[in-house]
Amino acid sequence: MRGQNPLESQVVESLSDPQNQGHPLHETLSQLWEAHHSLLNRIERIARVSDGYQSIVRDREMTLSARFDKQLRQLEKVARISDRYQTMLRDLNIALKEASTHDALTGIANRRLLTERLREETERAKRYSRPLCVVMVDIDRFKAINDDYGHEVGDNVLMEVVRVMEAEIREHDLCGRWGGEEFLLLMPETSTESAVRVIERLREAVANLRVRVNDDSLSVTVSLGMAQLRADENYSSAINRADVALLRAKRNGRDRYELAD
Ligand SMILES: Nc1nc2c(ncn2[C@@H]2O[C@H](COP(=O)(O)OP(=O)(O)OP(=O)(O)O)[C@@H](O)[C@H]2O)c(=O)[nH]1
Repeated sequence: MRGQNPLESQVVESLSDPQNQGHPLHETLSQLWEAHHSLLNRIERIARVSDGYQSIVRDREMTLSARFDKQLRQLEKVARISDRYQTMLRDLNIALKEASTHDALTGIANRRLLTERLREETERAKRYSRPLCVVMVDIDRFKAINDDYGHEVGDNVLMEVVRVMEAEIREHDLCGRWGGEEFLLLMPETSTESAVRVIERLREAVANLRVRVNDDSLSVTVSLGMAQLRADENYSSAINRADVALLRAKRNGRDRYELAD
């Protein structure tokens, strides 16, 4: 309810004063007062409507900005999910590639990757007339290790032998699992003399290895057969010659290397 200003109070007082009841202007003033009142009421109504409208607009604006914020948050969430999904896919791809090119037990290159590298290195060796040596490595009497100590110990021996071989080869050589307890060493840009030095060192390192089995330890040896790629042969032929040399190393007493013809 609005309060009255001094002029309004004075008009109300004059109109209610009994002395003014018969005054000729009483009726006119009374009508003017009512007109003034109704005008004030109308203005107040308009103000109320305008206030209400403004608050509706304000509410709507707030709702719009709230809606905008919500959609922004949803978009951010979708972007985060998409990022995570892409990272997952990338990791999965890397894992798949790793699984398809590496041996699950030892983590070194598998036969597939070895074959790929063999193809590339053979081509390079021929194109630039560079020497390339391939070496077949086989753990001696490995069946007996499995039979005597169990498959798990056998697996352990495989991993330990790989660790030693990896430590002995040079950075640009590649050691991979050809199958079972047989490994292939690829030595690009390596003459027979240099390769012999590496494989002799490697043989010795494996022979010095001790694999712990409970309170005991066991030792293993490897036999090796090496071939240098000839200008007129493909890699399969070089590998066959390395294999024949390996068989000779086995026949000649194991724990040794033999060179292919
Ligand atoms: N623990 C284990 N054994 C394996 C694995 N792959 C192959 N082998 C075993 O390796 C043994 C290979 O034995 P053979 O080929 O007879 O040769 P060897 O006993 O090593 O004898 P030589 O090669 O003549 O010195 C077999 O008993 C296979 O079962 C493997 O991943 N883990």
